[in-house]
Amino acid sequence: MKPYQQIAIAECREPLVPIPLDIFATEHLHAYQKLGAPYGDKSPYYLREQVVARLLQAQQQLQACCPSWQIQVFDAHRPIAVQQYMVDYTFAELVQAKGLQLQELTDAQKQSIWEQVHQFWAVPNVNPATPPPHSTGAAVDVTLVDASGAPVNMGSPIDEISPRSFPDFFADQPELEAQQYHQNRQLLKQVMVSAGFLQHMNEWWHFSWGDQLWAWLSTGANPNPDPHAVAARYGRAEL
Ligand SMILES: C[C@@H](N)C(=O)N[C@H](C)C(=O)O
Ligand SMILES: [Zn+2]
Repeated sequence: MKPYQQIAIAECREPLVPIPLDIFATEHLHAYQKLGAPYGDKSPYYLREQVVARLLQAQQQLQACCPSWQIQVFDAHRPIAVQQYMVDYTFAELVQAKGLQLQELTDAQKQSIWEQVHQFWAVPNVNPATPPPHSTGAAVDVTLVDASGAPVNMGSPIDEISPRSFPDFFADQPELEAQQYHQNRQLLKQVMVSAGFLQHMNEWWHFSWGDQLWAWLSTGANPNPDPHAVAARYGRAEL
């Protein structure tokens, strides 16, 4: 169990609402739908009402300094079945990248690969007290596109299982390119934080407002938190 999962949830019953996709950028085809994730007839582009309002504020803040730039929404609400599919997909992808065979893995190899997966992906837990962040409609994966619609280079792709995904990975690297990636990540973080979002410790692209991780981070990310110090507003929500 992650420390943030000890935080209490005081569900406020705010609805999931569609993200206005005429205002934000998206990829042509949603990344996980492209991989065959089981969305059924549901859209990934839903978030809680106040979370959408805050995303709009973040984009206004962005456009105050960079006119016509947009926030690109990579992923938002994620059903548990999709979380399960992506966790299994990522495990299999890592096995393949290491040149291993799924059927021949030792227990130690399995454990090490699962640890890498769960450094980035939440467990697809069905317990209502410990929902995966994206199943609450409070978490969103985002990047930026410039005025021409081109993706802003953050130095590594979303979802890469690597230290390059850590938000400050490029901070201390002197090369000009690395400094540019860091500045781009800082701009994304700054506009999101200005609207109240908090960033995942390991992922430059993951932000949330109102879930357990957000509540835990906002009280100082204590390894043994008081579960009632600040409650999360949002538990698991289904479309
Ligand atoms: C890996 C990334 N797409 C992601 O969403 N990670 C968070 C922590 C999650 O799985 O909830
Ligand atoms: Zn995420």
